[in-house]
Amino acid sequence: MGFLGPSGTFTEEAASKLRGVLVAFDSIVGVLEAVDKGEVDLGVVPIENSIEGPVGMTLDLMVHDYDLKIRNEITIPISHKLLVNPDVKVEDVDIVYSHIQALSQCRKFLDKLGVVTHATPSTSAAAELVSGKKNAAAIGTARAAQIYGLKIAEDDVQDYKNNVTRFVVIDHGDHSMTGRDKTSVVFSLMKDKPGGLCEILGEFSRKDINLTKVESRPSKEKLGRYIFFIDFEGHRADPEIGNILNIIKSKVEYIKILGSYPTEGEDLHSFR
Ligand SMILES: O=C(O)C(=O)C[C@]1(C(=O)O)C=C[C@@H](O)C=C1
Repeated sequence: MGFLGPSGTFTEEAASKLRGVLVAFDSIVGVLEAVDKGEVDLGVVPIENSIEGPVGMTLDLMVHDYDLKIRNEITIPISHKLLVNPDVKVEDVDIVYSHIQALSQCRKFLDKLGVVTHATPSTSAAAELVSGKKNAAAIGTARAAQIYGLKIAEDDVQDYKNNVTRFVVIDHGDHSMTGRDKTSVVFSLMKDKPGGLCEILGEFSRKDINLTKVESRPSKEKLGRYIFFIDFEGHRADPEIGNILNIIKSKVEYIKILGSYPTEGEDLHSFR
């Protein structure tokens, strides 16, 4: 199972909830590429965070670059630690390294600290970089502190206490129906008109189907054109959901089903 590494990331913590041998990759694209090529069976990547919102890289790659599916979701609490070398004091730190998502989740804390920040490919890559450096700190996990010989100078440095990140397990196909499932789709509207989005979402409300996420991202074609990501309760193999998806297909310009998978906590270990 591929994950965003090196060892000591939050993604590794999420992936370790599943059975399987873990293989670290330096980037989200590296994980998806390895799944696509069959170098690993599955990949685990972050998709959204409760403070900072979407992990744009994952969403963009799933829409534009790969035809892979979500087969599970895993949500874990995220407690960020300020990590320094054992002989370094927080007052001496003038540069903090971390993943852009982590830096964004700790913005107020970093402002108060009055430091320069530098983005790295992951939180553990930051910890590795800081190891042996004076005047530098990383934001990352307790496990990264252990692995890279750092100490936790400050705990829980995220700006809001209830911080969670949702990860997805990526495969060539999605999960079979369990009875407690979610489906993720992305679509774009035929044209920009009053009530266009409402018409699509109305298909779900008419059948009393709960949406668990609605998000828009730039289409990357031109300013003001968006693609919409929605997650809803139900499996695409359920005939009622299939009907709704068929109706929607006839009304949108583009639609891609990103996968149906068990709602968190259900069937995390049943991969086939
Ligand atoms: O760098 C890491 O430790 C990661 O696993 C990535 C990641 C992310 O991209 O959202 C995962 C969880 C946290 O939200 C911060 C960083």
